[in-house]
Amino acid sequence: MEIDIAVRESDDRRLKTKYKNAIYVIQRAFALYSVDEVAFSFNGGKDSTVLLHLLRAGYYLHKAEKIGCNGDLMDGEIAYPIRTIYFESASAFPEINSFTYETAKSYGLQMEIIRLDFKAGLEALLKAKPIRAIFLGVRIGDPTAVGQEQFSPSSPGWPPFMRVNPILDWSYRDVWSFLLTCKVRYCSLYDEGYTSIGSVHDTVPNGLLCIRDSSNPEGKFRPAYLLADGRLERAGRVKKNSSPPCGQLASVSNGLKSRDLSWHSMLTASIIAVGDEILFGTVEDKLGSSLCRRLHSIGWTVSQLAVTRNDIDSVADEVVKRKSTNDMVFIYGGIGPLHSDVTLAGVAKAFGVRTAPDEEFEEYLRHLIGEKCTGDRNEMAQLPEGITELLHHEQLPVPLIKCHNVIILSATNVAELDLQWDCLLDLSSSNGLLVLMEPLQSKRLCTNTSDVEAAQPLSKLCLEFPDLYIGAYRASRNGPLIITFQGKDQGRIAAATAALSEKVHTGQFSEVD
Ligand SMILES: Cc1cc2nc3c(=O)[nH]c(=O)nc-3n(C[C@H](O)[C@H](O)[C@H](O)COP(=O)(O)O)c2cc1C
Ligand SMILES: Nc1ncnc2c1ncn2[C@@H]1O[C@H](COP(=O)(O)OP(=O)(O)OP(=O)(O)O)[C@@H](O)[C@H]1O
Ligand SMILES: [Mg+2]
Repeated sequence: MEIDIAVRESDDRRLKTKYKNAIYVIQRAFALYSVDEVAFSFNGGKDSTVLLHLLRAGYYLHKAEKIGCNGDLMDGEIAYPIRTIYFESASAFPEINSFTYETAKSYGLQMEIIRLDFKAGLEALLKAKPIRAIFLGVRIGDPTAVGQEQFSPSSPGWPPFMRVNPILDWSYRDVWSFLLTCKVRYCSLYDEGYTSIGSVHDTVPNGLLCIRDSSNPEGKFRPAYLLADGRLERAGRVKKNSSPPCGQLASVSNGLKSRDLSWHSMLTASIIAVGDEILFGTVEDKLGSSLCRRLHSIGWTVSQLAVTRNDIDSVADEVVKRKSTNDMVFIYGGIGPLHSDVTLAGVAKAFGVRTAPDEEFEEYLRHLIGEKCTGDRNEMAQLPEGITELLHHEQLPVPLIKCHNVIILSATNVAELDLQWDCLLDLSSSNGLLVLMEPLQSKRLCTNTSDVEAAQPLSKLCLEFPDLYIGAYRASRNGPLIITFQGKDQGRIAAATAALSEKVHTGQFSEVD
């Protein structure tokens, strides 16, 4: 079966685990209900496309097991009989509608088109058919997932049936890993920057995927699978006239600050070092400055470099402060099995979730440290539940951990950080984890001009070049003044340095490497 083979042959262990668990839920449903009693609610969206293929694989494996042929059946030997329901609406995107119909045709789905609202449609359906369970592509994070489990009876007031949610615990990136690994077709709108699709009245492409440059003055969109932060999947769910998709994002419902997130704007990161010893002054933090340089080299701005104690509440407070005002937060220190290693618990607390054993991570650790675990479960494998993504790279013995927009680095020195950073960049080229911006250009001038003489011209220069960062510092109180210029455009930096030497006639300026 092509889906099962594609996942089995992939080296994405997280995907394999998610797939295995989803297939388990599907097989449980097939054990509980007969084929006539189940239906699949399909609407051409990415989540329901994932579910379609999982159901095909699940049904195939269920059948093959029953027949006892160890999965050696040809795909065509098993007809897929699951009833498929589509609530067709006049306000659906035509691309979604045609994709739904074409998919039904390609896979021989028995489609039932319902042109009523969900509740009335389900009432009519259940009256006419013996349906007891309906498969849905609902995922945690969807507004409708609140309070749901993999098997959840329909809500009070709704006709009685079991909602079966095999991909409830899948993340945005799991969905794309599956669709891309299995090389299955998905609706073309996802290649045009749509990341979650409602109706034509409330859905626009996701502004975070907008590219606007001289060759695309109107703005063009990158594909949905390149969205780095799955939390922002629904950022395109806005009223069409209230928010231009490419440029200012008027509001992002999940609490990110309102601000310009266009392609040209800066992406900001915050860095948190966890370590009592740094605060005692006995250990020097070298990772922070190294990470700042690396972020600058990919055009990101670092808004803060904080040091916090090895204490769950201190870590949680710092993460809470930083996660909503930065595109990405990097945290290191306090990772491991020791009493002071509380960083993951702090991150979990910041997101209001508990930590729970992560089977996949545990397996990596077992490869690395054998069975030397503490307690009956390896405490290092306790990760924030439901929000953890493991970032695998062949050069890393253990994957890095990402919780929404917080990346947890396990590096303890600069060499380890270099390796982890290179792996992050490598992963970013395929999955858009970190958006690589044009590197920031910088120039430093050294001058013997006094502070008093330089102060006013520099203030004026800042007003004339608001697109540049212009700063100044001294290495010693009586030594030369160093003036720093930083920005995206080398030409603007050259213009600013020329303007400065015109304003300060008395001083000599020389460039510092
Ligand atoms: C097959 C199916 C079953 C549903 N069952 C329920 C339910 O039991 N309770 C409920 O409140 N909504 C139910 N809904 C409605 C959804 O929760 C949700 O309102 C709908 O998917 C609209 O989402 P949207 O507003 O993002 O388009 C169901 C929808 C479908 C398609
Ligand atoms: N019009 C519909 N007809 C049939 N099923 C639907 C319809 N709308 C929603 N559903 C069901 O609800 C699930 C969740 O819908 P949701 O819009 O969150 O996901 P999606 O459409 O699959 O993907 P996306 O998040 O990209 O829009 C779908 O996967 C599908 O099972
Ligand atoms: Mg949808």
